[in-house]
Amino acid sequence: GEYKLPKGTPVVINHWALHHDPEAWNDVDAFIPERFLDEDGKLGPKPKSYLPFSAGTRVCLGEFVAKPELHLLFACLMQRYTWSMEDGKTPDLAPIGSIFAMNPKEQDVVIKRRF
Ligand code: HEM
Repeated sequence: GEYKLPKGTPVVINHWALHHDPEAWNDVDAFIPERFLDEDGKLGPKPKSYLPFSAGTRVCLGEFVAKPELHLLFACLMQRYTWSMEDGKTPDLAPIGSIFAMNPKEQDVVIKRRF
């Protein structure tokens, strides 16, 4: 490749940069889940600039636990409750950074039981 690193150099993937690359993503901060679908509405090929579980020898070992868990959890939460912001507010997606992970700011969400 283009870069020469001394043996033993720790290398980490900057996942935030990868997932915010304006050359790879349109309107990157907008919530557009359809961006992952193909013309037939089916799950499209994995975008190149998308590695939420990393890659290579240190790839996440929990990907196949986490994905079905999240699928079930979100399905249950969406089935039982409606989720919205207080009147006139939009979610603030600007992250609070830290060395390891980024979190959303605390904000009020209105959660109502569907039944
Ligand atoms: C949405 C949930 C999760 C995400 C987005 C995620 C993401 C990641 C990422 C990006 C890494 C690589 C970190 C690095 O750069 O070194 C990683 C590593 C790892 N993850 Fe996850 N993870 C998730 C859930 C889980 C779960 C549920 C487990 C265990 C059941 C798990 C086990 C691991 C382990 C053991 C590693 C270290 C692999 C290694 O360094 O050899 N993860 N994860």
